[in-house]
Amino acid sequence: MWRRVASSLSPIISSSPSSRSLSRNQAAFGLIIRESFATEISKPEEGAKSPFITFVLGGPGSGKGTQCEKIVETFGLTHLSAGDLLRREIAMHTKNGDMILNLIKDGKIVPSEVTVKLLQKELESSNSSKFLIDGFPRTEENRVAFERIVGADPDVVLFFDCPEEEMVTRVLNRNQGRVDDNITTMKKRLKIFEALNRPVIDYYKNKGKLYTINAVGTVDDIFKQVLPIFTPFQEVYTNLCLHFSSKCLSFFHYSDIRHIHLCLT
Ligand SMILES: Nc1ncnc2c1ncn2[C@@H]1O[C@H](COP(=O)(O)OP(=O)(O)O)[C@@H](O)[C@H]1O
Ligand SMILES: O=c1ccn([C@@H]2O[C@H](COP(=O)(O)OP(=O)(O)O)[C@@H](O)[C@H]2O)c(=O)[nH]1
Ligand SMILES: [Mg+2]
Repeated sequence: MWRRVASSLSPIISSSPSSRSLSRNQAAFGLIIRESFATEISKPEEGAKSPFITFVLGGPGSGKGTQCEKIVETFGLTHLSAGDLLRREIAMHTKNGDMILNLIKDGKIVPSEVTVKLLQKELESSNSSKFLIDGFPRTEENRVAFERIVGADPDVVLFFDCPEEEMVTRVLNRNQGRVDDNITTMKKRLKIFEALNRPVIDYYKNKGKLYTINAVGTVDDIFKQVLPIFTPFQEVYTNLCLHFSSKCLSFFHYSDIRHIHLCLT
């Protein structure tokens, strides 16, 4: 289990710039270490993994899965689609398979415990340290259950903002043989999205972790909005690689970027 501080720091590229003063630790490496390094950060337990987590939110058909593929190609994050994990349970006829199928057909949300346990298993069995969790959390209850069971918070939350008519058109043309890609289920899903997922989006907006992306346009145009969100994390990591000896570098983990809270000068 990970021990992530609940009030974790805002991302490096936070939309609301920190008012904290920059620290004395002016780095010879062209890096600045913020005051918070010394004062606010709890170290993860020794040996505990502390992954870099991105939640990917948006209505059905807003393009979450499509953009996740591009993020994976460019930044190498590990993609975990909550919907795919649930569909795998159906395909494998597990004990929850029938229940999940009925809920998905009806556009309803699978009990948090089931989805979170599936995600937890993937996260903990992976060698990766950076994840895209696609289509989760769908509800406030999902969000709280993830925090409680997995013990981790997202670093970044993407929200693909798309008009309903566009989402309907895309879903009805998706052609993946999904039981929920029909107009009846889609109407229910849109209602559930507004009622249950909006509060989650608002929660992360208030936390300063939300990046809203206009999801209308070509796949490449939309990805152009996504790129600058992840680039700073990659740049900082590359700089660490360039400037620290290999001995020191073994100390760093991709997610240490958040803990160290560096930014480029
Ligand atoms: N920018 C876009 N413009 C048009 N169609 C798109 C775009 N992005 C994705 N699609 C298509 O819309 C459908 C839904 O996309 P998908 O990535 O599965 O969305 P989500 O995971 O949010 O439900 C897919 O058939 C996909 O190919
Ligand atoms: O955390 C989740 C993710 C998905 N689902 C169920 O799985 C369906 C399909 O989800 P997916 O993310 O695959 O759909 P998308 O938004 O990509 O169309 C949803 O409508 C829900 O019924 C769920 O219950 N909890
Ligand atoms: Mg999807």
